[in-house]
Amino acid sequence: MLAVHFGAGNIGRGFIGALLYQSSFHTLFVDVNGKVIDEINRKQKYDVVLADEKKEVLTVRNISGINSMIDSEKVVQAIVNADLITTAVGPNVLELISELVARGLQERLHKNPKPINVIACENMVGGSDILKEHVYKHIAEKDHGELNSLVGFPNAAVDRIVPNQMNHDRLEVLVEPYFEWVVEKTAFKGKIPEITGITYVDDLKPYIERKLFTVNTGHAVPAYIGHLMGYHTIYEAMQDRSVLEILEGALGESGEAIIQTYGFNRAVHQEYVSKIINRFKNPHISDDVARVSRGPIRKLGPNDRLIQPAKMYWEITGKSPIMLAKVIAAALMYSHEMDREAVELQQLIEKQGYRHALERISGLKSDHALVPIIMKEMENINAYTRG
Ligand SMILES: NC(=O)C1=CN([C@@H]2O[C@H](COP(=O)(O)OP(=O)(O)OC[C@H]3O[C@@H](n4cnc5c(N)ncnc54)[C@H](O)[C@@H]3O)[C@@H](O)[C@H]2O)C=CC1
Ligand SMILES: O=P(O)(O)OC[C@H]1O[C@](O)(CO)[C@@H](O)[C@@H]1O
Repeated sequence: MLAVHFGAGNIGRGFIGALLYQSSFHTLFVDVNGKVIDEINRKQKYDVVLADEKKEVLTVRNISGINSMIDSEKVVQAIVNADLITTAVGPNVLELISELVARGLQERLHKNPKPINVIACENMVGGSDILKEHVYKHIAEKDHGELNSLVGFPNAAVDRIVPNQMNHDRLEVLVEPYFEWVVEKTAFKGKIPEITGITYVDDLKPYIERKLFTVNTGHAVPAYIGHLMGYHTIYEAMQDRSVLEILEGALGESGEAIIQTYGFNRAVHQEYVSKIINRFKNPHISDDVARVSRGPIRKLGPNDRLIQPAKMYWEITGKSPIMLAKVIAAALMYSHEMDREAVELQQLIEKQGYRHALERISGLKSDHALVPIIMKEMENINAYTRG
């Protein structure tokens, strides 16, 4: 069984690649990072280390790599012969890989017209649907019908904290022991692959929203509030009582929205939240505040982890999501010279001010009730700045 996986980064190697190996796939990593690809082809294996006291190691084998910057034709041929396609490249990169995926799928229609599935493993709602939209833009219209009958794009939710790596070995990955990979069953074409660790569900929406609006909303708290307070790692920020108060408050608000929208059991949800808060406190992981804060424009987007649960909470309860508003305010203040979106965000704020920048990025109309609530927290948030 051949899996073509786009993105040999932290999640690609530390999560998806590991489970594919355990499920007897050969994983062909496609990446633009030539050094990582060369190393994959040289060593043909890498270690995944669990971040706990025992530091258990899984050696992932049965791998190879293609640098898509120089060998795109090889990627096309790999897609022709593949049994599965997966991605973990980042939401904004899906559009960039779509042309190559389309070339491969189009060629496959002629040479190997068998069903195949493409699973985008990104932190977003409807990631595979979005990749599909981009892919179809590059496919001749006459082939849309056939492609649609043979190629499935099941959406997925992936959850495992994999921090930036600081290992001597370029391929080794330190990952948290916990993981969850939930995939939409109904969108598959042909046989559903047997992959260790995947949970197949009929309707992914409750799972992806529960995950994004709990794990990722929660993680954004020690990230953005922590950055404001001068902390460099999530672990450091999690030791601060005021960070924890905002975290618990924000997850209380997003939790209420999720419970009331999807009917999750309140006690079970509270357990889910407690487990996540403990994952953020893992002393065996050193996770940069800058990694978790990366891409603030994406994270302040209309459907992402901050604005969407705040809107849901407001609409469902009629109450102000004060804690989420604090995190949104801190995200708007996030500046980091190495983060392209953070630079763009601060330039926009300099030109148009916080209120206009918020409206533009979040899609909130100027008369939306959340706008003044967030603006008020912009004033209050300075109290959290240390020193
Ligand atoms: N790191 C984590 O804890 C988690 C990350 N995710 C999601 O997984 C996705 C990947 O995140 P990470 O692995 O952390 O990022 P990463 O930056 O470690 O990996 C992304 C990889 O994609 C590659 N890439 C960039 N452009 C490409 C292109 N045009 N073609 C092929 N490869 C390309 C990069 O070179 C890099 O190796 C993101 O959507 C993220 O939100 C989801 C759950 C956990
Ligand atoms: O990967 P993103 O969407 O940039 O956001 C970082 C977040 O995603 C994760 O990498 C994994 O869920 C978390 O560690 C963090 O909440």
